[in-house]
Amino acid sequence: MSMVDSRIETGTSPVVRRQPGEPGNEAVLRARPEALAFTPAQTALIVVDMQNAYASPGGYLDLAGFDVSATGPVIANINTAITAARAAGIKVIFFQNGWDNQYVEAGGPGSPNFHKSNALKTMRKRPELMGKLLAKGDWDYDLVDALRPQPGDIVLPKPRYSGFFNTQLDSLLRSYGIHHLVFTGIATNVCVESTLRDGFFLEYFGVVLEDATHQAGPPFAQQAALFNIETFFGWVSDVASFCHAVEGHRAPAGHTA
Ligand SMILES: NC(=O)N/C=C\C(=O)O
Repeated sequence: MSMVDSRIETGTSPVVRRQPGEPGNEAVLRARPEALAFTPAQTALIVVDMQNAYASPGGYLDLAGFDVSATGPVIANINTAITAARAAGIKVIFFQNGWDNQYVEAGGPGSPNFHKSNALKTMRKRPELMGKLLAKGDWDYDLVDALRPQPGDIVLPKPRYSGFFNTQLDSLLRSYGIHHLVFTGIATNVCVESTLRDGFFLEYFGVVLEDATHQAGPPFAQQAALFNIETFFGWVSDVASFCHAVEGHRAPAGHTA
């Protein structure tokens, strides 16, 4: 069945399905521009880079001049989504962005990352920060205290903005039969959007929970990223709708998502 055939109309609200849903197994998420049907066991909740670097005062983004003052509610909303996902048997995958503390993994001048990374630029301006920003083993690299991986969750390091690049993400998702990705994290317009876009090219269905994300930059960066996702690459929803959609779906007994 083609995607066009599987986009069925339910009253005025279309629902996008990858394939015909199995009764009782399917969750339907209210989203823009259409509702999206998914099977919890074939879905992952992706938590992008919820590290002190991106979400805490004194972390990399803050030191580089980006506003992180509104990240508290985002952390709380991500926790709510994680709790609902685990209960429904949805695999939770945390990313941590960064490199070794010598920055070998960041690439040298032959890499655009060397020239564009605001963390590397900030450290070149302030050499006393060398070895601290986004460096494995340092506080800046750590996940924020409020978001703790549990047994059964996956934690993946990533060296570039996209979570699909030089990581195990694609092979892990395929090994678990996962093809729907629910995105949370920071920053909407950089690593969230990059990962969702690469997922689109690899045939993953990506939906972002807008109130569980935050941009790096002015508010228009959030709006532009959400516009791009909603219009070209995926779907946009929110945490309450996600919790509502998976409510009543329970992980099989003894199953660690
Ligand atoms: N996690 C991200 O979206 N990162 C954005 C910028 C950076 O890592 O420099």
